[in-house]
Amino acid sequence: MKVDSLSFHHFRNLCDGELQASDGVNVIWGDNAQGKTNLLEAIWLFTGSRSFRGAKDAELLSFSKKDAALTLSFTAQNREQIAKITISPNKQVSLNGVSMGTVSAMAGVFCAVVFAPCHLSLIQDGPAERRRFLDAAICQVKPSYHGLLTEYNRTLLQRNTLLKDMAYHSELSSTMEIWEEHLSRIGGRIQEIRRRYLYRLSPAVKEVYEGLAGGNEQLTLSYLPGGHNEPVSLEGKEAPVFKDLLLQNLRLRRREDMLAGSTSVGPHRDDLLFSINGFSARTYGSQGQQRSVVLACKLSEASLLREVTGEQPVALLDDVLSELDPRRQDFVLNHIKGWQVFITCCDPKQTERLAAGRSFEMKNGVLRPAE
Ligand SMILES: Nc1ncnc2c1ncn2[C@@H]1O[C@H](COP(=O)(O)OP(=O)(O)OP(=O)(O)O)[C@@H](O)[C@H]1O
Repeated sequence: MKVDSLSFHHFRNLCDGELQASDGVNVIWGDNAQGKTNLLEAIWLFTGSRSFRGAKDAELLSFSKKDAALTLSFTAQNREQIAKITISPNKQVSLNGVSMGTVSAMAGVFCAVVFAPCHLSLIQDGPAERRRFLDAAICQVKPSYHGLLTEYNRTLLQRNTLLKDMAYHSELSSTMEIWEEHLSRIGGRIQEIRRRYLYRLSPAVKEVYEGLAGGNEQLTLSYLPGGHNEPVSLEGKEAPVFKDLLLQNLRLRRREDMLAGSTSVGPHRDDLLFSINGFSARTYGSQGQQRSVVLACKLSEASLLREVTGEQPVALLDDVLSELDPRRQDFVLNHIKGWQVFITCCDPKQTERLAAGRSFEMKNGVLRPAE
C-alpha cells in the first residue's frame, strides 16, 4: 500500500497544493502550528475512519469556506487507484470515479496506521479511548465489524429506552427478554472478535515494547470484557462463551440497570489493561513508557494488518520521536524501515537516521519540497 500523491483544496489551514510522495520516508518538518498534522489527518481520512483528532466534518473546512476536497492517488493490490473525498460539510467519497457514499466505504480499501501525541489518551484516558483504538484497528482488517457496532449501539439504545419504560409498564418484561437476547448475540460476537484480535495483537505488542525498552521491561496486555470481574486470558485459544455470559449478566443486572436507566454490562464497557513489570502503565508509567506502549500498539497494529491483508499499511507518525531517549528513537526508526512513512517533526535532524526519502517543509500551510 502506498500513497502516490495527495492534493488538497480548502482543507484546514493548508493552501491548495499537492504532495508527491516518496515510496519510502516522507519527512514533513516545520515550526509548530504550520499544518503538518493537518496533512497527516488528510491522508488518514481515506482509511474511512473519523479524524484521529476527533474533529467534526465541518471543522475540516478552511475557516469561512463551504466545501473542501482531497484527492488521493494510491497503489493497493498492485493497482493504481484514485479516491476523492468532498466535504460540504459532510464527507462523501468516490473511488476510481464511482460514488461510494460515506467515507466508511473506504475501510479496508486504503489502510494506514497513525500515531499522534493525542493517542497518549489510549493509556491516560478512560476505557472509551481504548475501545476506540480497538474498534478502529479491527474495522481495518474486518470492514463488516463496523456494521456490527452500529447494530449493537442501536440495540443498546432500545434496551436503555425499555429500561426506563419498564418502570411504569411491567408488562414490557417479555419484550425486554427479546431485546436482551438480541443484544447478547451481537455483543457476544463483538467481544469474541475483540478477544481474537487481541490474542493476535498481544505477542507483537509485547515484542515491540520490549524492543523499545531494550529488554528491561515486560509489557502485559489484558482484555477486560464489560461485566466480567477478571480479565480474560490472551495467552491460550480458549475463550469464554461471551454471548451466554452477557445474557446471564443482562438478566442479573436488569433491576439495577432499571434504577440507573442504562445498561451496565456489555462491550460498551470493555477495557484493555496494560501493565509494565506487573504495574498498571496508566497509573505508574512514565511519559516515555506510556508513549512506548502506544507506539508498540500502533506498530503492531500495522504488522497485523499486513499479515491479514497482505499489504503493508502506510504509517503516519506525528511528532513520534519527542520524549523518547535515543535508543528508543533508534528502535522506532529501524522498525519502520521498508514502510512508506509520513513523519512530522520540528527539527529534520531527528530523522536523519532514516533511509533516504523526501523531505518537505510546511510553512503557514504551504508545502514545499525541501532542498
Ligand atoms: N479548519 C481550519 N481552518 C483553518 N485553519 C485551521 C483549521 N483547523 C486548524 N487550523 C490551523 O492549523 C494550524 C495547526 O496546524 P497543525 O495542527 O497541522 O500544526 P502542526 O504543524 O502539526 O504543529 P505542531 O508541531 O505544533 O503539532 C493552527 O494554526 C490552526 O489554527
